[in-house]
Amino acid sequence: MSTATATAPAGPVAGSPVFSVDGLWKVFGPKASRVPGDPELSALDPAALRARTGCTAAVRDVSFDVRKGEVFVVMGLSGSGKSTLVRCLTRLIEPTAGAIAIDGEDVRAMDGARLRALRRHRAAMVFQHFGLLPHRTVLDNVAYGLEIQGMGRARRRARAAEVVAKVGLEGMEQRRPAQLSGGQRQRVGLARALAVDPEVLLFDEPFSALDPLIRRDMQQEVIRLHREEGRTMVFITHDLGEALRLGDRIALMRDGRLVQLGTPEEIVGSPADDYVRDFVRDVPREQVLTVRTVMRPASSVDEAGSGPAVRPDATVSEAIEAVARAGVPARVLDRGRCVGIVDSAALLSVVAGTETPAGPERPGVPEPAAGAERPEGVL
Ligand SMILES: Nc1ncnc2c1ncn2[C@@H]1O[C@H](COP(=O)(O)OP(=O)(O)OP(=O)(O)O)[C@@H](O)[C@H]1O
Repeated sequence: MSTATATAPAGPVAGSPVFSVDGLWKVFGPKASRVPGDPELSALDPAALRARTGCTAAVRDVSFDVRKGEVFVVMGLSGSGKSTLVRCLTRLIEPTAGAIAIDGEDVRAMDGARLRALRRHRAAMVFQHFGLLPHRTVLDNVAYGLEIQGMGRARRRARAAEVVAKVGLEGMEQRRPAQLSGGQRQRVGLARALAVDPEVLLFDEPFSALDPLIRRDMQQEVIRLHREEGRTMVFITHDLGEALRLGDRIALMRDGRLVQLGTPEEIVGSPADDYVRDFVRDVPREQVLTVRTVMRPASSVDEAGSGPAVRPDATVSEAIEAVARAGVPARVLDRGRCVGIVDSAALLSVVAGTETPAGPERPGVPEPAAGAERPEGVL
């Protein structure tokens, strides 16, 4: 589950933004630029806007940050604007209005050379169809981006060999794309993007053409690479399961708008509206929600000092296992301190979908419980 990714980031310090997007619009069609600034036009729903102006607002007034070291998933149904949004980040599609910055630098002000450098070195895109060069070997395909960068042959082949091994294609260096399975081709595409060592990897539904088992395999690969390197990733998918597995945070799009941005737990535990609620209806909640959602303050010093221990970010299903085995409520320990208690009734309420979130805030925001300030040994 993605919570594991969220809690064990390697590499760069999570938190500061890589991309900052503010009030972004992309409108396709005649005189598109008049739409964002016109309150009347920008308020129209997609069908009405199309009828009135012939324009499609693929991205509508979207703002968010992609933080360093996170897997940021853009999810939504077909046509919701995911690809357009992510292509706007490096201006593969020109935005109509709004601001985009990478590490504080204004992307919309970049000239051609700066933009090419952005796409080659800083934010590499991995597409669904990788566009591998059919007459080149695996090694030379992977080295391609380095070649464009002007790196010498020996160095780029050495670097490519390293990355080929990293994605599990050792021994296949001399094959051509036609001699590989679909999953192996995806790995070559991934290796090619990784070879240039970009700050951010942008994935546009890279696994949607793969059969489910290979797709799982590739998702594991992405999680592994992310854990090992802590590289920032923006990942488009229309598959909720994939979003929940991979995402530290998920941006859910509908008709060009960002309807909710949150951790998998926030999206599943506190859907922003009926649309999101519907979207997540069939998710096994106990595998996504953590014990923070349902813990309560310890009722006594005794209770805070006994029972099995679980982490605040343990899933409800992990806690169910611990509570079932011990036969008593579990203590939620955060760095050795008891921050709450979860009992079987609370855990089962998550499975039943009837839980009341802990604390006055929404779930996912830990509320210190009774005994929170006491070190474990002092309880
Ligand atoms: N070049 C274009 N000209 C006109 N409309 C476009 C263009 N590109 C995309 N659109 C429209 O913009 C909207 C968003 O498209 P986009 O491809 O970003 O959606 P998506 O969520 O990535 O969909 P999918 O999952 O099917 O790839 C759609 O209504 C699409 O028809």
